[in-house]
Amino acid sequence: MSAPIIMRLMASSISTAKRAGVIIRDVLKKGDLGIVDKGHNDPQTEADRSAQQCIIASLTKKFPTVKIIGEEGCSDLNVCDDWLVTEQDESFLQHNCPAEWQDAKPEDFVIWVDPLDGTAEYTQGFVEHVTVLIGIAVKDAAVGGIIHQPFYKQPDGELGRTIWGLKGVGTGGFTPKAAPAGKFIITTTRSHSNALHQQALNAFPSAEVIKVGGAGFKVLQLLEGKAHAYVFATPGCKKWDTCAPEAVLEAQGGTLTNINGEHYAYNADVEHVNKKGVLASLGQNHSDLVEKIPAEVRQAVGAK
Ligand SMILES: Nc1ncnc2c1ncn2[C@@H]1O[C@H](COP(=O)(O)O)[C@@H](O)[C@H]1OP(=O)(O)O
Ligand SMILES: [Mg+2]
Ligand SMILES: [Mg+2]
Ligand SMILES: [Mg+2]
Repeated sequence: MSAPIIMRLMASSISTAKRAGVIIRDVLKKGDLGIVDKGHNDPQTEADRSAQQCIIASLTKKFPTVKIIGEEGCSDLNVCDDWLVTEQDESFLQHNCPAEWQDAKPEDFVIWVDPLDGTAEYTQGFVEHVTVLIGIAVKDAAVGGIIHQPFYKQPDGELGRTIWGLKGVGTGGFTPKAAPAGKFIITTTRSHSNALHQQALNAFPSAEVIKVGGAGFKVLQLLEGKAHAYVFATPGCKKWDTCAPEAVLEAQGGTLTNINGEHYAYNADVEHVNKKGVLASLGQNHSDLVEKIPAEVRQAVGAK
């Protein structure tokens, strides 16, 4: 008997994210990024388009009745065999399926795909900030996620690593580390700041602030003890930016919410923009962090 669908979705997404990572590296190697501006500070490249095609075509072929939403809109499902991933990560399938999702049906799922998170940084040469994000939601909740880092250098020189998390199972693909005691480090945007966002950061006057690209990479910084909290007090990132990072972070015991401490919903009908920003933490009292940001600042985020 085949494994429950959530386990097969996770195992297939792990293999597919790795293939998308190869596409992203290949586009950069060829050198012509094919940049299109989708809006202010919102570039799209050949790598975003091709990686999304690979992911959506591969997952649709295997799971034709599961709803899949990708950042780059509708994708041509007719892809070359080379982009059609038929494998699934067999080692992931060794885990037991959490009882809660054992009987979940294809129509209960939404897959949120960000084929390349950190596009601005990709075009500017900060390639270590780039991740491929595949998030698995069951009804409203972000439950499973893959964060693949195509340009991560393994100790043996191999490029790329794949981090996964599934609530009720845990995480894999990295070594969790607690952030240093005795100081407070915030990771935040380097390309989408504004005055209101700065006001939220000002609520933590003694914090060290690291500015990096991508929602996936910032959550990796929490997981690897490089920061205590991720603060983004402005609309701009979308459900495909936060679904996978939220699931991985929460499978590791952290929390990812809007700036008011409320979880976003990830069903197929939600508004794509995360209007009330992002606040994520690991090893902290999350509601204390919410309370530190003045209520008037929190109210103003996404108000207009
Ligand atoms: N104003 C915005 N317009 C478009 N995308 C945004 C915006 N703000 C954030 N994002 C998305 O959220 C990610 C995290 O934001 P930041 O790096 O600024 O913290 C970005 O890499 C980008 O995803 P993507 O690169 O996939 O388009
Ligand atoms: Mg984008
Ligand atoms: Mg993104
Ligand atoms: Mg993207």
